Amino acid sequence: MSDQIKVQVRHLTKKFGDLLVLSDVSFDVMDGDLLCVVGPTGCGKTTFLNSLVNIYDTTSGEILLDGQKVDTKKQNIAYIFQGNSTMPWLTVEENVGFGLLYKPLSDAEKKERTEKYLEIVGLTKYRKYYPKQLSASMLQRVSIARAFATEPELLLMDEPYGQLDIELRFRLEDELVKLWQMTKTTVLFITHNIEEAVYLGNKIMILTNKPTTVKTTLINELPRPRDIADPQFIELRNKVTELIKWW
Ligand SMILES: Nc1ncnc2c1ncn2[C@@H]1O[C@H](COP(=O)(O)OP(=O)(O)OP(=O)(O)O)[C@@H](O)[C@H]1O
Repeated sequence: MSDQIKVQVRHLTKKFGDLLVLSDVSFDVMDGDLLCVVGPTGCGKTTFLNSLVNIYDTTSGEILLDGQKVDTKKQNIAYIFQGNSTMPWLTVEENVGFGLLYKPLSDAEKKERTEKYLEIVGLTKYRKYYPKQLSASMLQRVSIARAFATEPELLLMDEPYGQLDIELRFRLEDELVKLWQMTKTTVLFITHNIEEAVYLGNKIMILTNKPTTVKTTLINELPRPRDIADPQFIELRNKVTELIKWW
């Protein structure tokens, strides 16, 4: 983490017709943060990410990446969401290398990068497999390797492990922490799962119910690897749970 601001969200408001979803939301994401975002169901977490990458127009306000208006053609932003986003007609290694196809890298560099991330996520020996031959967790690993292989300035993750069983989720969470520590990528991770937010984040941002604003952001300095049974872990988890309650 550094003291440089990576993402600036300023007075962001998003309406769908008469429905006010995001209401004058402002916050900063610092370079190298692994910021977990939690909030009540339907408060606009996905809407926020979609606004960030210009899938949605904002009603008012702005989002800046490195001080510039977000331009996904110029800035390297990776987005991983729930479910399978692999390309079924490509092998595992072709999927992992896909984001590098049009990067100004030599073939040798592309190959080396692909190898590196295949190895980190433990898929080297499945490199020639096609997505239909893989389990759900392996598919998510392909997506993660593909995203990290592009060495993005910003990685957006929207409930990426929501459909996985608990053991696989734990393994992928550890992998994400490893990759984040290694690459120092700024990660914005959206989750419903409070335990996951406390396990992963160096910061946890809690959103209110609609119309949504930022309730608070907690700094999470629990040592890693984190232990979900540790009393301090449980204390922080309970604190986030209390803060998230809107009833
Ligand atoms: N394209 C759209 N058109 C109209 N309304 C939308 C659209 N996308 C989202 N909404 C509404 O905006 C609100 C926020 O939705 P969003 O999916 O961003 O919330 P979320 O916090 O990600 O939800 P969840 O907790 O279920 O993942 C919801 O009330 C949803 O119905």
